[in-house]
Amino acid sequence: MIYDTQEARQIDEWARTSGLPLEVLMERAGSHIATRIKERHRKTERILILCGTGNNGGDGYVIGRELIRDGFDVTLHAPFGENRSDTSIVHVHYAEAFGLVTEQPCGQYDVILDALYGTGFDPKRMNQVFEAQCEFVSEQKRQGARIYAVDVPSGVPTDHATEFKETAIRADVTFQLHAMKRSAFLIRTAPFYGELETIDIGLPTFGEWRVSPKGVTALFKREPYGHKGTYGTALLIGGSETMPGSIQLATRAALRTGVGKLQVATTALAKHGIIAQAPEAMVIDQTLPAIQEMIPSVSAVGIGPGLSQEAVETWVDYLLESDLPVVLDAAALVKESYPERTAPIIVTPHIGEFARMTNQSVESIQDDLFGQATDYAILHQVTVVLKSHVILIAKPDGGGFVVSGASSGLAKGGSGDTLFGILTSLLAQHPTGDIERKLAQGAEWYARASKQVERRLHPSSLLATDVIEELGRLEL
Ligand SMILES: NC(=O)C1=CN([C@@H]2O[C@H](COP(=O)(O)OP(=O)(O)OC[C@H]3O[C@@H](n4cnc5c(N)ncnc54)[C@H](O)[C@@H]3O)[C@@H](O)[C@H]2O)[C@@H](O)CC1
Ligand SMILES: [K+]
Repeated sequence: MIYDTQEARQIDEWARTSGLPLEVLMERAGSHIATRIKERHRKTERILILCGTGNNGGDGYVIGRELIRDGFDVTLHAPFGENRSDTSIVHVHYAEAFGLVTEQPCGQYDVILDALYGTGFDPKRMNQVFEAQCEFVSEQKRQGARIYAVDVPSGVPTDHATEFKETAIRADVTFQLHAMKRSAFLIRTAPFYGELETIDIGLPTFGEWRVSPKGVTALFKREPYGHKGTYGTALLIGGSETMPGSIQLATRAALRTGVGKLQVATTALAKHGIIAQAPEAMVIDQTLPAIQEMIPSVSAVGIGPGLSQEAVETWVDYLLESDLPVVLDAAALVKESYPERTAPIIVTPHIGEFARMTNQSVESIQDDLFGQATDYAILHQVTVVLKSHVILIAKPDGGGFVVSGASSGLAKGGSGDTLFGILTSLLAQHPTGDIERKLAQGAEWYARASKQVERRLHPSSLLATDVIEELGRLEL
């Protein structure tokens, strides 16, 4: 699960109205985190807990109480004063009964727990006391302190990085409560989280965004009595005389993803490459009549990689008149609006293309990946596969999946063509149902295959072709 601030508030409210007081959730959060600290630190180490005035600070008091009760050397500092949220006040009093009092920090610490701000942080408000705390923690870190953040590294906004000024605690580990936060996936904020560990505080599944489904195994299922018609027919349209490579990559990726039959509409030069490198595929002319003739016998169509066709928008319009799932990539990302239809439309832009499609800067997209992908998907009623350092699959009715953990070696030409081939192939096999889940599984397959290649090839040398060949070798 991945939360935004509003969802974090909603789940708190749901728990409260369903009968579980917030104080209990705070108790669970704090005591689970205290256990993780006890497991990895000795009683002789000096621990500093920095507590804010909200509920994040309240978690800090529970952690402090649990540690001091077990004989750990704890200093608790409350740099913003003693104003407390109603929920945390209970725990502040209870912790005081164990002898936990607020003190000024003194000297070097081995461990610092950051419980200054959580999901309630407002990046618009200037705060010099907090800036001083960030400097203090970063100096302690330089001198060897290990930094743990509670829920969110303080100063990091939860939902988007649009107002983020990079004044924040840089944690080694963040104990995220119940669910991940959107900012844990954004380029400017993710580094502040360090390693991520999730703390189960007993809440139900909630929220619109999910980390990608791990069920890649489901994609490997083959029917014992199946034939090539069982696994759909995909039509890929792409390639040009000057860019024949991308459609070849897409073709090989589609074949390695299990499609029953593959038709490729491409130009003369690319045809030669495909016949040589992927003889399993069938090639047709890259003309509208040839494509029109093929449409009735395919189950999904993808268009765009390496395409250099003046008539591309007419072709896209024609494809969108069909009742097939249509994947629009690269040169085919030309539409400003899309027709109403029942079959899904999937757009697969990288960040630069998405910036162009939305008339925004790359930075503003990177700072608000989830919001931007969601807005486009809902406004245009399409599925957005947004390719960045993570891959977002945004549904037309809101929410979606995030795929992370791919090799840094994928930041090269050819990666997008590969993913396009994988996704179109999967859609041809599963043209209806929960297509976003299938797309997420496909992207997860691709990401995991790339990571597996890293075992024998440095990311700098990793090529899209290596990932394609690895698809069938994925260790499940
Ligand atoms: N369901 C959950 O996930 C649970 C969340 N809990 C904790 O509750 C936290 C959220 O608590 P809150 O909503 O009280 O929010 P926070 O504790 O994040 O902070 C809110 C306080 O900080 C102040 N503040 C925010 N931005 C500021 C700025 N820039 N300058 C100065 N002051 C600023 C606010 O006025 C308020 O007093 C979570 O992050 C988590 O640690 C847990 O206690 C229990 C369960
Ligand atoms: K925090």
